[in-house]
Amino acid sequence: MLIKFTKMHGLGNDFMVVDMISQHAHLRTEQIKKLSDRNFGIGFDQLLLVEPPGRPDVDFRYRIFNADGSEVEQCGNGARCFARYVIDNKLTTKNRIRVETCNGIIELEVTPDGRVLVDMGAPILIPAEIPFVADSPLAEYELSVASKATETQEKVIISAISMGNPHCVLLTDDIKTAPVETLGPLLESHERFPNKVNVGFMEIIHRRFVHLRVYERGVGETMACGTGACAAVVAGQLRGLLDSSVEVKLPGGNLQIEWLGEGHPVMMKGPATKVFEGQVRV
Ligand SMILES: N[C@@H](CCC[C@H](N)C(=O)O)C(=O)O
Repeated sequence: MLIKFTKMHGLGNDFMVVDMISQHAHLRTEQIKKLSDRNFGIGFDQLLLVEPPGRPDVDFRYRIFNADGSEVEQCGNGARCFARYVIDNKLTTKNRIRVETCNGIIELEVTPDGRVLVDMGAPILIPAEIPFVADSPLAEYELSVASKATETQEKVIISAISMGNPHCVLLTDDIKTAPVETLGPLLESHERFPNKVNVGFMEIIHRRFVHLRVYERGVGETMACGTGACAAVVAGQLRGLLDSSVEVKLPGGNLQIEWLGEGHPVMMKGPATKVFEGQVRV
């Protein structure tokens, strides 16, 4: 069958967005992998499905699949594109929408400057809920990472946070030379993260400005990761290194993140861009 889609991106983190309200299709893992292929398919980091709400207090249901076909709980850049998509395609007349993901509700608002403000909910710091294997919540944990290739053991200091999806954040002195391609995959599949994890490398420039690169679970390094930016700011604040409002510079551009501390939601503001529309046979 032929399905209509829109290609979008949030700071270069790119998406295939499909309206599953007016169309019906079941995409299998292998089909999603094929569509995500940058040579043989459309090419994207995540597939976003716009579905009718499953409960009365929300406007839509939002489903997210990584390029490897795995379904995931949350996607920050995708959430901003989701808001732009449903408003631009007149699927809602509201400027402020509530969206149900597979493990929570987020609130999205298009601001007068065209950017999208997302209430990402409160970060989860309890290890079992991240999920991460540890006895109690701490700002930092030491992990032992084994490299099979070099037969060495390395100790790294990380923060572990869930923004609906699991994140691990490391500090680096130089973002350009951070070991994203080597340490990223080792940590992504580390045994203490039973559901795998997204791995962020953060260089703190000052208390209100950081650089960040993220090795995403199920994708690899992306141009930007919204939930990764939220997790990095939470990690920096828990370690006493950042203020409540921080600009995060990712390879694809900048996000504004605000967190007022434990129990408060993380607010993320940034752009959402449409690239083109198309149809594909699945
Ligand atoms: N790009 C995203 C995160 C997408 C999901 C992630 N790869 C995971 O597996 O949890 C973002 O902008 O947050």
